[in-house]
Amino acid sequence: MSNDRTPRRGVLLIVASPSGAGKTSLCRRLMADHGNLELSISMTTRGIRPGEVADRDYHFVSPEEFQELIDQDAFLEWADVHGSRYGSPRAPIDKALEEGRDVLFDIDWQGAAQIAEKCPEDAVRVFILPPSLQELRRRLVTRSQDADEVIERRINNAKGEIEHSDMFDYVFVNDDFDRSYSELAHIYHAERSRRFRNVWVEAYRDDLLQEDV
Ligand SMILES: Nc1ncnc2c1ncn2[C@@H]1O[C@H](COP(=O)(O)OP(=O)(O)OP(=O)(O)O)[C@@H](O)[C@H]1O
Ligand SMILES: Nc1nc2c(ncn2[C@@H]2O[C@H](COP(=O)(O)O)[C@@H](O)[C@H]2O)c(=O)[nH]1
Repeated sequence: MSNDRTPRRGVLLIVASPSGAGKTSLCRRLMADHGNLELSISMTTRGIRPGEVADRDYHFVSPEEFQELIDQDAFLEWADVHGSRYGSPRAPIDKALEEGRDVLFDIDWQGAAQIAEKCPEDAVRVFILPPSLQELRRRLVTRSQDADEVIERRINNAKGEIEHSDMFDYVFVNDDFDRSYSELAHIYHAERSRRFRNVWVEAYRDDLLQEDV
């Protein structure tokens, strides 16, 4: 019996939330625990934060460069978020899928909607809610990476983003981090196991049925 678990259709796992609810922290841990999962590194026009590393956390580009990439149709999705532009470059996503890997997106609800429209079978949308808006503010302040006016802008946008949580496949509250991580990992594992993604199963099943006992 072959051990080959290819071909398979990759999962496009999209994690969205209001700024500060904890999606980047959850995504980092999911990446650390799963070798077959590739993080889509977004392009953005926003400035780099202390502690961020260019081309690891984001590809930082000018508004002009971003517009050129839009014109070249280089994004699977892109959106204006909190006054800057963000987009998911198409080429690395296509490459990961061709190689049988899954792709993780840490993006906003607009990007989630665009990917779900373009790839309805492959997209899995997860929305993370904060325990409260007060706690959201506390997390943004404690993170200490944004100016006060940036934090206020993100808090003010939070309700508008939460309103879009009803278009997501899965929604949960990130209160206890370990429990939330377990929830996200379970969603990913279940989606990865869906029969239609595991194209190899058909041949495997035929081999099993032909096996002499
Ligand atoms: N369950 C949790 N309990 C307490 N603090 C948390 C929890 N999850 C994340 N945090 C903290 O909250 C802050 C914001 O988390 P994170 O940067 O992951 O949010 P985010 O949703 O990715 O925000 P953004 O959209 O701005 O990138 C971080 O300092 C993180 O350590
Ligand atoms: N539609 C997209 N949204 C994105 C992308 N990359 C990040 N984001 C979202 O923007 C906000 C702000 O992020 P921050 O790093 O400046 O705090 C957050 O909701 C991200 O998820 C993208 O490629 N497309």
